[in-house]
Amino acid sequence: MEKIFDCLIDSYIDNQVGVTENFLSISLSAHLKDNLISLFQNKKLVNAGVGNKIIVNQDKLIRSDVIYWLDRKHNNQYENDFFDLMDNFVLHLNSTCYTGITGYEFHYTLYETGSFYKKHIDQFKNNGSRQYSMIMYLNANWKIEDGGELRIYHEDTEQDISPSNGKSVFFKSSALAHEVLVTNKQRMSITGWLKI
Ligand SMILES: O=C(O)CCC(=O)C(=O)O
Ligand SMILES: [Fe+2]
Repeated sequence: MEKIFDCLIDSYIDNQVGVTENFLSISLSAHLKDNLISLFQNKKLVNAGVGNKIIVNQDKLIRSDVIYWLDRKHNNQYENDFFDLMDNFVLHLNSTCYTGITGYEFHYTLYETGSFYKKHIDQFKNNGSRQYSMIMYLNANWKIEDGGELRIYHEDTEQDISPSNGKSVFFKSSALAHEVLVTNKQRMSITGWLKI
């Protein structure tokens, strides 16, 4: 596990965006995806807003995904396995990089066909607690023609990342603008932030 954590952190240090395959095991990813699909079928996912609770602007022209917050209180085995993994990652990150992360928040995200999230920065203007953004993808057999890439805007280049199964992406929430390109297929993930 530490090897995968180091791979993510090293690629973050080299390129401002950490990317690693197999952050989630095939079985954990499959269980989380099944859980997400059943929550979606039971109409538990809600429109994602833009901004935080003080400035909520549910603007479907900016983003059209639906979300559901993970919580240990759900007593769901796989959500808890995911939180155990994140606890280990945060311990490793804090001890190797002195990041001082004290908390996190994660939600399931589902983009239906035709959905997107326009260019934005994750850290709120009125609250700087989000330090690092992290996304884990739950899409087996994702193909180029399925679209839905995460596009990251570097100073002079754009980086497109396909949302393929088990992959994790990690970057500083205040630093990099990014967007989710229109997806041609249902696109599932867990998105979250490490906080101070
Ligand atoms: O799903 C992704 O690739 C990125 C999602 C995102 O940018 C966000 O939820 O803030
Ligand atoms: Fe984002």
